[in-house]
Amino acid sequence: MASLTFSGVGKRYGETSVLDAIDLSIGSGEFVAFVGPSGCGKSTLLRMIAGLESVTSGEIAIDGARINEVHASRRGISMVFQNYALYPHMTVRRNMEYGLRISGMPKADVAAKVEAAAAMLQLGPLLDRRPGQLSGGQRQRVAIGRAIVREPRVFLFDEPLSNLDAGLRAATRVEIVRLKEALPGTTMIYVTHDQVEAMTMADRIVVMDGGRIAQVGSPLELYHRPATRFVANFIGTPAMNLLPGPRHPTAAQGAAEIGVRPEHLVPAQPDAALLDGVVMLVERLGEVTVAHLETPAGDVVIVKLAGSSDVSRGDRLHLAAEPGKLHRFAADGHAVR
Ligand SMILES: Nc1ncnc2c1ncn2[C@@H]1O[C@H](COP(=O)(O)OP(=O)(O)OP(=O)(O)O)[C@@H](O)[C@H]1O
Repeated sequence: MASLTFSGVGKRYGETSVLDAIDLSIGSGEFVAFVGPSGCGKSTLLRMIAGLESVTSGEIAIDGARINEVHASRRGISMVFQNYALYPHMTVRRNMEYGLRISGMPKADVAAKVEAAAAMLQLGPLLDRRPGQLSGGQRQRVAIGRAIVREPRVFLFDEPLSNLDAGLRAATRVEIVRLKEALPGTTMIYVTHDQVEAMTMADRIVVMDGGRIAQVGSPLELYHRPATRFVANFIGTPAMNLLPGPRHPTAAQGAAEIGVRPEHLVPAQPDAALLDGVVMLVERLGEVTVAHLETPAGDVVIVKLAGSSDVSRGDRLHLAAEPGKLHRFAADGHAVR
């Protein structure tokens, strides 16, 4: 069990500031995802927790105790990397044992911990293989197993699924959620640029933008009440439609932009519609049909319709936002409530 606190944490490389004034508290046993576009600083923040990067300013604390100067090996943290970082010449068992053996743990204890982790991750039949004889998903499970056996206070994941294909990604996601349930006291921090991963796994999501925290909240808080246009656009797929306020003055009520998610647009009578547009493209995905419209003013709007919808290219649709589902943003990008 370990809580983490960031107080005014900053990171500079020479003249370049990559993280600025990060304030955040993560509770014991929480699963938190850091998400944001490439270069927003999420990996740097994770590496600072691990002790792989120094802290330029501010303080990081575990259970209230400052760790800025504590060596990486003494922080009680395990990290799982995108590229697995397994030793290619060692068997799976050896890879999992390695950290414990060099710490001087008795052989029988090491073997018991490896067996338990292997059982949790269904790695038993693979223990005598080498990493080169495993699929990408299996290698990542070994990397996770190696992290588990150390019984870390805090578990860090740096884009662990990004080298896997879509099917394996989904399966490994489920395993990580299972792992979280099997290790209820362990605090987990998961870095990803994929908001779907963050939404499906995390208790809370930290959305980062340009070295700062844009918003912290549960997946559904971020989805329903994005604090900024950036968060609104980042969370949800396809992304929220954002339209110039002055083109929709009744809905905008003076806001610079309005936003409505594709799933919250519904067919309406012309006089009750928020917008209308001509269908340019139809994607039939089975359970849902996604239509791309162009409005008379040239804005592109995406709408999710029923899978059985018979909409086709060239149709003109009149659409309204479901009650309470319209978002408004000021010129500085902040949500207007
Ligand atoms: N050693 C370094 N020296 C200088 N700049 C660096 C160094 N490491 C990272 N940066 C810069 O810091 C910024 C944040 O990098 P970071 O890797 O944390 O981003 P990220 O959000 O994890 O992105 P990605 O998803 O692409 O990994 C980037 O602009 C990057 O170029």
